[in-house]
Amino acid sequence: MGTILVAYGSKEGQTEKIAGRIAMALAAHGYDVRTESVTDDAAGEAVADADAVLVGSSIHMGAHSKQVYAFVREYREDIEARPNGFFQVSLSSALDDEDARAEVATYIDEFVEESGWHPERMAAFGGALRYSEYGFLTRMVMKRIAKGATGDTDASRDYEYTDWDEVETFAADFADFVDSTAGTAAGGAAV
Ligand SMILES: Cc1cc2nc3c(=O)[nH]c(=O)nc-3n(C[C@H](O)[C@H](O)[C@H](O)COP(=O)(O)O)c2cc1C
Repeated sequence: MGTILVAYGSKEGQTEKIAGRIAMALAAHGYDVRTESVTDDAAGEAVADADAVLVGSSIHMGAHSKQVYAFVREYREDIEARPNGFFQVSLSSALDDEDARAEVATYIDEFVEESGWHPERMAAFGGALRYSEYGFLTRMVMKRIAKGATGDTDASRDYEYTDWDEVETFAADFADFVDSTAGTAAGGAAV
């Protein structure tokens, strides 16, 4: 059926975990899937061989991964020539209030504006608080942020906010989208 590349930028591992779950769902739809960190040269090399591309990035300090920006800038034309999509992972997406929703929308708008890439499919997922991965200072900062956000300030454990059903649904929709472009220009065949 074709190959889909899932390229991700992840600092503490949640975006990588989500990329893995998306890959499993796409594989269940019959696709060959390559999952690569954007920091690995293999991600760039895999774009040309892929029939479709998904890119994922987590948010830190109000911004997407610099490595994801670098990847998208370098391979934008190749990504745009294929069915493509983007997913974003943040704490804000785990919160059910208007300010957080506005923040999530702002992150996406900034990404589109700064990268110049208008992904054909997009999703925003709740991430995780991985206190076990943080150094002393980051743990302090995140405890303070968590106090006003999820309330999960017990740093002796980690917290995961990802809605895995949402992730599965996004992957299934993306697979359907790629199916629907097969044999069209967007799907890579000549017109
Ligand atoms: C230092 C730090 C800064 C963060 N800043 C933000 C932020 O500005 N907005 C937000 O919604 N989430 C923020 N988060 C939450 C992350 O997006 C969340 O932990 C996510 O799961 C990280 O994904 P990763 O494990 O793939 O790097 C921050 C997390 C850390 C550790």
